[in-house]
Amino acid sequence: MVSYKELGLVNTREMFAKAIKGGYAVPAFNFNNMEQLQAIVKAAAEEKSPVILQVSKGARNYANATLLRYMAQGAVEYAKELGWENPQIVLHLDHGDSFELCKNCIDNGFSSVMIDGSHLPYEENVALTKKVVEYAHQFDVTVEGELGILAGVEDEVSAEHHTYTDPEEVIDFAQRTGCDSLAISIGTSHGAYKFKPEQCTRDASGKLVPPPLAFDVLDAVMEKLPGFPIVLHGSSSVPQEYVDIINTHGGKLPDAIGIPEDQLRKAAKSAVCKINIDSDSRLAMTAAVRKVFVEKPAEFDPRKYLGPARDEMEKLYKHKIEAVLGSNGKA
Ligand SMILES: O=C(CO)COP(=O)(O)O
Ligand SMILES: O=C[C@H](O)COP(=O)(O)O
Ligand SMILES: [Zn+2]
Ligand SMILES: [Zn+2]
Repeated sequence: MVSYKELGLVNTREMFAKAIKGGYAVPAFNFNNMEQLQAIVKAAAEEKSPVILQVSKGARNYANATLLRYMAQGAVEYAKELGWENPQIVLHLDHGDSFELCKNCIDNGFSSVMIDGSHLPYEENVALTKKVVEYAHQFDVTVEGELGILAGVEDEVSAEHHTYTDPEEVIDFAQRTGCDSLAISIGTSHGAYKFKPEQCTRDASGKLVPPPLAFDVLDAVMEKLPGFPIVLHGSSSVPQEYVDIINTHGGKLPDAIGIPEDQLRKAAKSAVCKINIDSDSRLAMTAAVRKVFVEKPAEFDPRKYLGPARDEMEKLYKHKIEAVLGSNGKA
């Protein structure tokens, strides 16, 4: 058993309470490798932003769980070296799908876990989430639950099909499970293809404009659970600059489209206090690497393409912190 407290990490409790009061959201950035982690920590340290390092089951399989834990511990030390005296860093399991996986993370230094029972029948979601909460809270680890189904990855039917969170369920779910935060479905989705072009309109310049998020659902949830921390998954904006660089340097991402940043900024000012971003970092990294490969075909030192990729991600994370989340200067 390794407690996150020994690793210098924090849980989300105080972080979210401050974010709701302050009208900003904490960034939850996924990482799978050293360059992503370095870029996240550098951006957070220089912006003095609280940050959630998010690890998926896929990331654990890719990078090795033990190595990831030491990397997160290293991240705290690195943040201090960068002059961040009291780093506010959470190590969080993204989309935990079983009690055993959540327990394994809690036993190995995670300060926060998500148990995603959103695809289960309601009563099973309640029972599974409650079981994880009961275990986690013994160790002061915070738990994110989920109600409602995001289109795409979480939805086996079709990419357009969302099941928005039912505001009538949230009080019962929060009370019976004891979860510390709740991920809801209001129109975001995972990946780089969040809408089909036919679901969008076009602005004067011909740019695709996706339909707005269901702020009425968010408002109804906030009315039922005043001051309760709400989480948004699937919140990449799919910057068109990156898509263009990728597509003009040998890539193929037709009609990639994300959530407009002004929609997320609006959400961040409400009870939404954690915003999950993964795809945008993947796009930044891919754009930078493709550019080096096309412009410098003789280059074969990975540092010469992963270095620019890391710089691009750092720029992206800082932009998110300042212009979307508003979490700069809050840690
Ligand atoms: O929700 C996410 C991770 O849990 C990431 O969402 P994106 O695919 O929009 O970056
Ligand atoms: O929600 C999904 C995250 O973007 C993680 O994705 P992954 O399962 O491919 O690591
Ligand atoms: Zn989910
Ligand atoms: Zn997610």
